This record gives sequence, structure tokens and C-alpha cells, in this order.
Amino acid sequence: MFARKRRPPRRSAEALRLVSVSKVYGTGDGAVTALDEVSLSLRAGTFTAVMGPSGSGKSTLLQCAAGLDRPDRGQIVVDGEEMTGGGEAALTKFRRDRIGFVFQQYNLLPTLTVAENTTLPLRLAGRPVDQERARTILTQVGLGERLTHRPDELSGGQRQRVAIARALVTEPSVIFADEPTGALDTRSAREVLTLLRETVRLHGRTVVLVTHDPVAAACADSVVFLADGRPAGELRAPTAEAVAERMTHLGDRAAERVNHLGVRAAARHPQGDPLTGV
Ligand SMILES: Nc1ncnc2c1ncn2[C@@H]1O[C@H](COP(=O)(O)OP(=O)(O)OP(=O)(O)O)[C@@H](O)[C@H]1O
Repeated sequence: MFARKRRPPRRSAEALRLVSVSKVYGTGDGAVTALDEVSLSLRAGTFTAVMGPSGSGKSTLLQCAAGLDRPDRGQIVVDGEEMTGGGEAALTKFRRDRIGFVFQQYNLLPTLTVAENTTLPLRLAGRPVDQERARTILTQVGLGERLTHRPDELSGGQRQRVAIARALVTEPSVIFADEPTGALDTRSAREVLTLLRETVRLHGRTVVLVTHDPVAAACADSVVFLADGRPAGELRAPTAEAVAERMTHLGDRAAERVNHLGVRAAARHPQGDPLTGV
């Protein structure tokens, strides 16, 4: 029902491929390797969650894969076409044509109506605005009666549904959702997750969800784990319990590493760390 005539349907069976993607923040002693040679392949029409301890590189992965930030090294291929390499204008066009976003804080424009927020990506891309189609999508996400409302007249869950409609309107190859349920109550969160699943199951989109919540991750077809900027395994057909258990182990490993580093630091500074004194 979301199909558009203007663009051909997906051309590639692989919606997203990352090849040895690395990203380092800062330089010298302060350099942090946020992504370390990450390779990943996601089939079209799948729902994948990305999880990992705090600081493991989830947001950086999403930002780079979605073309919002540039990796230092490596290749990102969306729907069979390489995203990395072009100039800023080319990257923006690529993003507008092929990527959809759903953020934790909705990122709706307060002065625009629900319908205008939804069609904004089409206007930004200079594409024709099909109001009827926008209305159809908004009806599908349960907002058919709210077309002329402004975001501050909506609940958090409703705002996030507008954001999902906005992500769908351009028929992107991949939709990236960064903690989309982080600001929602349990019921609204469940509705938003169901909607994301429907975009995959009923409409063939590819969704990548970054989350801290094992229950949210369990809605995906598979969970990709990150630790220290590197892939740390995958769980197919996940349950919330299995995800939580895997996360506990990753957390244990991270804690062990911190302890180990602490021991090494203590060995280097027998009187304690010169900065912190501990
Ligand atoms: N702009 C930046 N400048 C410097 N370091 C950064 C920057 N952004 C992220 N980092 C560092 O890169 C690493 C990965 O960060 P990232 O935000 O991708 O992790 P995350 O898994 O999303 O964390 P969280 O779950 O806490 O949101 C962290 O060590 C972080 O401190």
C-alpha cells in the first residue's frame, strides 16, 4: 500500500552493507575508536536491532550508516549503491532519496501541521507531494483524524507515529530508528514498535533500530551486538530474556576490561592516578 510509482521498487536483495567501517573521534592520546572495522550485511525487508553497552558505538554506527556522519575508513552500500565517497551535496541527495529517520525526540517542526511534517522530506527533496498518499500513510499509522494538528497538540506516541509516517513517505531503502521508544510510556512504545514491524512485514521496508531495551530489540528479526566498536555476535529470532542475558555478558566483559585497565593504570601510577588520585 506504501508503493510509489515514481521510483522502482528495491533493486538489491541486500539493503545495507558496511565494509570495514572505522570511525575515530579525536587525535593522539585522546583518540577514541568508536567503530573498529565493522562489517555488516542486512537483507532487504528485515528488521534488525543494534544493541551494546553504553559507549559501544551504536549511535556512531547509525550516524555513519545513515549518512549523517562520515566514517574515516570503509564503505557503506545502501540498496546496492555506495554512499561513501561523494561530496556533501551528493550525500544529502543520497540520504533524502534512500534513508528514513526516526529519532527519540521526534524532530518534528512545531509550526507545521501533521500533514506538512509528513510531506516535508518530499518538499526538501524537490519531489512532487502527493497529499492523498500522505493522508493514506497517516491513516495507516492511526492519525487520519489529526492531519491539521500541530505537534504540541499530540501525545508523545502520536508524535512518534508522525515521525514514522514522515520516514515512510519517501519510500526509503532503509529506515534508521534511534531509541524511538526511549521517551514513550509502555503502551505507546508497544504501538510504535508494532508500527515499525508492520513497515517491514507488510510493506517490505528495512528497519535498523538502535535501542537499550531488550523488549524493543526482541521485536526485531535479529539483534546485532556491538562491544568496543566491534561486532560482538548476533541473535536471531530474539527473545527479551535472551537479549538481556547477552547484554549482561557484554556488560560483564566491559566491566572486566575497565578493571583490567584500572589495574594496569594502578601499576603505572603506584601512588594512584596523577589526575584523579585514585
Ligand atoms: N563527537 C564525539 N567526540 C568524541 N568522542 C565521541 C563522540 N561521539 C561519540 N564518542 C565516543 O565514541 C564512543 C562510541 O560512542 P557512541 O555514542 O556511538 O556509543 P553508544 O553505544 O551509542 O553509547 P550510548 O548507549 O551511551 O548512547 C564512546 O566512547 C563515545 O564517548
